[in-house]
Amino acid sequence: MIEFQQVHKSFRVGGREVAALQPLDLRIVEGEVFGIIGHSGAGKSTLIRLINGLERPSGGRVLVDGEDPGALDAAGLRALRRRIGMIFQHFNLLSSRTVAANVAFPLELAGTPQSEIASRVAELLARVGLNEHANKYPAQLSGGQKQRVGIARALACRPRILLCDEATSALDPQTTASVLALLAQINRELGLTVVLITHEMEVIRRVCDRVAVLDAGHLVESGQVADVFLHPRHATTRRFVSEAEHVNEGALHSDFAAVSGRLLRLTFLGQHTYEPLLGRIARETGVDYNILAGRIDRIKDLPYGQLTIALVGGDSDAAIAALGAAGVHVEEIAR
Ligand SMILES: Nc1ncnc2c1ncn2[C@@H]1O[C@H](COP(=O)(O)OP(=O)(O)OP(=O)(O)O)[C@@H](O)[C@H]1O
Repeated sequence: MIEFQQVHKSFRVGGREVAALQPLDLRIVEGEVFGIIGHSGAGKSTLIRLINGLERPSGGRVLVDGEDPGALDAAGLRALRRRIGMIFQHFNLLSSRTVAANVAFPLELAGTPQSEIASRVAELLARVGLNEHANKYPAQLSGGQKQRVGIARALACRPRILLCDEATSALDPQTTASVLALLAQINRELGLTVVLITHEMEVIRRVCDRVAVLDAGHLVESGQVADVFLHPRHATTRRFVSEAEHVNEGALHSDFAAVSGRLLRLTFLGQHTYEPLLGRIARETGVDYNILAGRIDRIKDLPYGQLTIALVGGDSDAAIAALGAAGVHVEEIAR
């Protein structure tokens, strides 16, 4: 468990204090994938650097499995960091070492006997799908392969926590998807806690269980990804969701101005996503419906659908009540 208790952080720049993080409380539970999303300068890197003791809070307390990284001596901090793996946007591999030697590096630093290192490295490379590349150098690898080496290296000392600092920001969408799938698999199979920071809601949607939204050092929203993604409350969160869905809310609303009927946004979750509800309810209540926008996708493993429809004629109140009774979240859109 990782806990932030009223943690804040300021830096002294040119004789004045710059606040990177305002006082915040946060609890990351063992075994979950927790995402932190924010624009550049929001405080994301500062927040994860507080977890492995690379930064100390200006106030409040960080607890990692009950230990305060800021209060540990050098030996305590080294032991804590062995339990925390980290991967980076630009991979941070050693260019003069082969793939296998990069993965072996933290094991050598930790004093692992030479006889154990080769088999552990082979096991790690198999896990990330890179056995055949063991003797290559980083320059001979694609971005996705380099990040897989970074992941293998981060897992070498069997950490319980994996920190991911914009781990897919330098990768194309397809490679991003495969690296995120690997992180999800590692989380499932090894049960370790994954904390990732990103500026892309798409990354959060694909792998995270819970999310916190940072805006200029303030924690403005947090919760289950399905709740935050489907019902964002803060303006910054809404912008991140619109970007992920490639939707221009303003343009959509002006398009809808000419549409007659009651405008509704319906959110289907889980099994409801694939049920033929709309047709049945239209028949039962005599309404007609006009589909204006829609998307069916997944939030991690949970299917969801979101439709914007106009209801015309019939008993629209009864139709809305029936949708609600069937477990659909109904929001009437103001125009
Ligand atoms: N070592 C430092 N010295 C001075 N100011 C710092 C330091 N580290 C961070 N800051 C400032 O703190 C704020 C938050 O920075 P941080 O790097 O945590 O944001 P971020 O969300 O990770 O941004 P990015 O996505 O661009 O990396 C910024 O205003 C930044 O300039």
